[in-house]
Amino acid sequence: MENDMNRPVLSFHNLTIGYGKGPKQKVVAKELIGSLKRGVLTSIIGSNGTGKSTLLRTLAGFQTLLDGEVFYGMTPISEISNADLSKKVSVVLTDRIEVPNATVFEIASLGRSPYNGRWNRLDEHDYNLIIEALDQCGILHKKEDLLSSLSDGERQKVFIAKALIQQTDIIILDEPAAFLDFTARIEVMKLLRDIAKSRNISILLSSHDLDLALQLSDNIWLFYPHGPLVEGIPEDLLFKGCFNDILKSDHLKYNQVRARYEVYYETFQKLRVRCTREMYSLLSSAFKRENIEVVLVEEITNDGVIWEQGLFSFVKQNQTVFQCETIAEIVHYTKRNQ
Ligand SMILES: Nc1ncnc2c1ncn2[C@@H]1O[C@H](COP(=O)(O)OP(=O)(O)OP(=O)(O)O)[C@@H](O)[C@H]1O
Repeated sequence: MENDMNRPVLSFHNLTIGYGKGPKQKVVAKELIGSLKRGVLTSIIGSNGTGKSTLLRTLAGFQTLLDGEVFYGMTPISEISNADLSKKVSVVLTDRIEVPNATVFEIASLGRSPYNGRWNRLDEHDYNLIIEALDQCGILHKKEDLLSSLSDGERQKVFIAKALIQQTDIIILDEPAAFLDFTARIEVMKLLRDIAKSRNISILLSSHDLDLALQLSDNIWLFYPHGPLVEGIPEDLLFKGCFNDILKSDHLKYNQVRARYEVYYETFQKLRVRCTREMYSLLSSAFKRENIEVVLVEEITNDGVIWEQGLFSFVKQNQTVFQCETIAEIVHYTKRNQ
């Protein structure tokens, strides 16, 4: 039984994705290999135009694969009817779908149509599933509201609830956080992670938010242009430097201490500072913008900055020559006097 649970719910081998047929065929990427397991949130990371959406659409059966095979469990996708596929995978796309006069409940209830057919007549079981999913997505209190009256973050939660109601083992989302503000992005990503765990299903999404994807994903598919797809947990990929090939920019650098990519500033000066670790991080980031590297020391001999009891002291030849309370002031003073 445990083996069954560990078996991939979806896998693909030597997959070629793209568009068209014959001489006009456009291959977007080939030799793609990957798999999805239950209870796992996987994020696809890759540059614009690499083929993330094309891959997601191919895996969901929205477009034909050019070569290779996609398996749902042990069954090739080509042998699964559309009706059966919609009971195995639900899809949330980026497109802003406008449905005038439809309430949140009505939109979410569409998730039952693979089971109920064209008229989607709901029974008590369906009703309970819808309420439960809206509740898990934190949107139940808006169930009678029009979809058109919701914020982008709330809308996204409705479409995630609809996907849940479809009761599939896999949910695929194309850039679910694309139009959302910082808080809503975190909420939606955290919700997706909780859903993967609590429902023991597999969630696959594409994202351009590297920071968030690295913090919240169990697994990353790093999509290199034209392939391959490199798979691993975020920290293994970071340690191996796998992102460096994709994030090619002179303005970006991996910070090994913080385990994240940051804007790179060339530094021309060093400033020795005695302060807490928390203040060191803030000063580092403020001074970096002025091309000054902050070095944390135990004692200031000769020159440097001391922060204690809420006060910055600028020390020159062991004499305090300036004091202030804010980071802005100490940065400003240092720029003029170092
Ligand atoms: N319908 C289509 N017909 C032909 N080529 C297409 C079609 N849709 C997309 N493409 C091309 O396929 C390639 C991959 O596009 P895709 O949208 O999958 O990339 P993506 O990684 O999702 O990009 P982004 O990060 O910008 O969303 C691009 O070169 C794109 O121009």
